[in-house]
Amino acid sequence: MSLAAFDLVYGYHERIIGRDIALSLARGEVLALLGPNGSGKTTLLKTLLGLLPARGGTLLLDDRPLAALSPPERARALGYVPQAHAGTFAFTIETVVLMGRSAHAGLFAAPSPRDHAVTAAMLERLGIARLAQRPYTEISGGERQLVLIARALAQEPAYVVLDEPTASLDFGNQGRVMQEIRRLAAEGLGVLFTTHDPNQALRHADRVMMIRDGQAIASGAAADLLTPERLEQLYGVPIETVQDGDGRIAFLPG
Ligand SMILES: Nc1ncnc2c1ncn2[C@@H]1O[C@H](COP(=O)(O)OP(=O)(O)OP(=O)(O)O)[C@@H](O)[C@H]1O
Repeated sequence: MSLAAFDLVYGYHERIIGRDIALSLARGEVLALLGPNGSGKTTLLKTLLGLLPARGGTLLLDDRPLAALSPPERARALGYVPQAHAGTFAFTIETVVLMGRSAHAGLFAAPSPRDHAVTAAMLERLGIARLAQRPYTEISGGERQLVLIARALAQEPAYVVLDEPTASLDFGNQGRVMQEIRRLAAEGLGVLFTTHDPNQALRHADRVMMIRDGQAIASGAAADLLTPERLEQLYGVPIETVQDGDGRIAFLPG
């Protein structure tokens, strides 16, 4: 059971962004996607989710061609946490998270008691139950990020794809979200996330793919792949390594 891509070519209408991508995300595993700004991470995520059509190659979801799945089937299998956006409509946080349930009930069906129960559980899980009745347009960027994660989880997907999930979070919430990512994998979900912090990938991902100019330049086990040399090659700056008394390492740029 996996989300898999072979020889994937992806991009926008008028422009190819990346090619020759081979990727496989198993259920129960965490894969981190690292790469400089503009290297094609978000575009790749959208293609893996079926939001942008692949320009070539093969995409399989649990051995079925992704393109053959209906939108509701895809929505039930794949949760997406986009980069937090401001939002236009003043829906309550509870309603936004409840929208994640439409993958199960249909957009216009009245929510069931179970839909409400799952929504309440996800608000609790992300530590945002106190925001339930607040409008989405009147919360902070970090709070919006947590709401979007709760919405994706309310979908109860088999895989969840998160685009820079900790970008606007404070230190505490960064830790909370990364713990949540590990917990989801332990519960059997396949988790794919992008990050600009190699330390997050080192600590919380099983495997890492490094992407530069739309090309996968390396992929493998996080502990093997994340070396200062590889990170220097990826980001084009010197990387320093620091180590604690227990031998755990962390990277510093510049
Ligand atoms: N809608 C679009 N149409 C055409 N090109 C786009 C569009 N959106 C992004 N691009 C271009 O595609 C390339 C890859 O962008 P993408 O957002 O996938 O990169 P990224 O690795 O996620 O970047 P970042 O780390 O800065 O978020 C960039 O050159 C970008 O300018």
